[in-house]
Amino acid sequence: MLTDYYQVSMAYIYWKQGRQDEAACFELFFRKNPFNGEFTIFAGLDEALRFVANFRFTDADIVYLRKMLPEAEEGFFEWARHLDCRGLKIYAIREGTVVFPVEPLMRVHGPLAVAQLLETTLLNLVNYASLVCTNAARYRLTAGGDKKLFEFGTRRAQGPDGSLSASRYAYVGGFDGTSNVLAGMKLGLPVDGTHSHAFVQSYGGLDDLPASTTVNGVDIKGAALRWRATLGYDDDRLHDGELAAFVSYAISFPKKFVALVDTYSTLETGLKNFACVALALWEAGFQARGIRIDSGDLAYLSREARALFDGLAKRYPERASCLATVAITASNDINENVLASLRDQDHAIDAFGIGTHLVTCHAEPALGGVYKLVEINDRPTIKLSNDVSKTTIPCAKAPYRLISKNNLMLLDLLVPARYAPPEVNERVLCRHPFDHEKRVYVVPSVVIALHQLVFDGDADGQLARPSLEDIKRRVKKQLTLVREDILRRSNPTPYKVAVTPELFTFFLDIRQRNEPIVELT
Ligand SMILES: Nc1ncnc2c1ncn2[C@@H]1O[C@H](COP(=O)(O)OP(=O)(O)OP(=O)(O)O)[C@@H](O)[C@H]1O
Ligand SMILES: O=P(O)(O)OC[C@H]1O[C@H](OP(=O)(O)OP(=O)(O)O)[C@H](O)[C@@H]1O
Ligand SMILES: O=C(O)c1cccnc1
Ligand SMILES: [Mg+2]
Repeated sequence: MLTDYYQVSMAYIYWKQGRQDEAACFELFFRKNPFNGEFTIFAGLDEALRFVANFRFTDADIVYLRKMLPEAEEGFFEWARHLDCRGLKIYAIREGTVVFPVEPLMRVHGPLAVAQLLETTLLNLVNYASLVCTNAARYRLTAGGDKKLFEFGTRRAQGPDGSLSASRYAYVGGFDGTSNVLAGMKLGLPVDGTHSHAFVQSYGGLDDLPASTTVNGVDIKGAALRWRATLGYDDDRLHDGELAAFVSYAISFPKKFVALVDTYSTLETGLKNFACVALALWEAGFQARGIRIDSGDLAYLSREARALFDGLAKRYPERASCLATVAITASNDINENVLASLRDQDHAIDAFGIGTHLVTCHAEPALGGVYKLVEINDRPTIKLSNDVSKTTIPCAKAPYRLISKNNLMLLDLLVPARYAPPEVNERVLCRHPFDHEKRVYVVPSVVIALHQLVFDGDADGQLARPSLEDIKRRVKKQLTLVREDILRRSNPTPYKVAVTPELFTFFLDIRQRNEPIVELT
């Protein structure tokens, strides 16, 4: 029922005219890579196939459809009640693959009415998944492989479903974990986090601490205050409420003490209070995990933090070595540009917590994936457009990735699905789908068939279910296969998606046959 009304109207007309079982082929593709980039990661396939495998109208759905279509004959609802995805075959590119405009990510063959009814939901499941996965992959490429990336966006996501999808596909795209507890419970994602400013604000002073702050026989409050004196920190400038908050965290979670240090002043009080509590906790036998900085110049403050911790570790090699391994997390409105800028600066950040820009895909809020009819009863179909690049390419098509002898991805070639695939070491002419001038010969050393049969409604339904970890691994591997100039952030090189000469000629011919010649008077 998560669909557009027009799908149901069309299904009714097809049923009424006895056309519901005509053989249709739809293809799902997009026309432009997001984020001014030249690549996209295909995600959402597993969820899409699970939807197809379970597709049916319940009795309650039928009651509503009856109200919605009072003019429809009863037989339609009888038919709809027993509708499922038998007779459907879906070919698709593997989830987690790097993909490009125009190529069919999914090719759905089956009875016209049901294949049409799937459109909206399939697009809903693939578009945002691929968008946020691509966004996350771009953040990962920009941050570098050695930084930890955490998704912190639940509060900013587009509703509850949006937040779960964001956590899931950010993880697949290259994030290490999420703060989203539901994503941990439902999807098994690693969940982690620090604490908020409210936690620090809620402590007015040391009097707010419990009577005992002892861990492993060490009074953490007392030891932290002793460290304050030892290090010569001026009591007046260090915030006691903040110290109380840090002590409270440390005694409740001595194995994973983290502190948000910017509530009052990172340099004047936050870092110093943290150091005192971390040193006190070390006396009790526990290593503090880290700090989070959530405002100000993140590069500068992280450098200052590292310098302070390293300085203390040097000054007290016996008693302060724990500070040398404290992790520094940065957050606060971080996006791809901030990550890139930070990468070019001197900084000491180990981990990034990223919310709003990641989950809302602020830089490009939608992937324009579409689902188009390309064949009906073996007749190729076309949708014309004034913008020739928006014209759909007719025929059921299979994409092949042609690889050079140096193992480089040369281009993706779309071949009518009923034709033989290109052959290794055989020269093949590849044509730009819309531009007569652009042609290239390719002699591939490897030919990868990008499409696989992933759903067979007459056999086992969904044929394989990769785990999220499998898909995440594929994304990582795929990104090592794509040329750096295609992946780069500024002025990336477009990757070629071509068609065979037969398909090019056929496409031109069908365009001309369907397009009326304008008469000027
Ligand atoms: N060294 C840096 N280089 C580039 N961008 C940075 C650097 N440090 C912080 N930023 C980014 O600059 C922006 C600063 O935003 P803003 O001015 O709202 O924060 P703030 O004033 O420091 O903190 P607050 O949230 O307390 O207002 C954020 O997007 C942050 O990620
Ligand atoms: O900045 P984002 O990338 O969205 O990351 C998540 C943000 O959410 C939290 O604070 P929140 O924004 O709720 O409040 P604050 O910025 O006023 O601290 C956190 O402190 C981060 O700043
Ligand atoms: O755990 C955190 O630090 C966190 C989680 C969500 C949003 N901001 C911060
Ligand atoms: Mg914020």
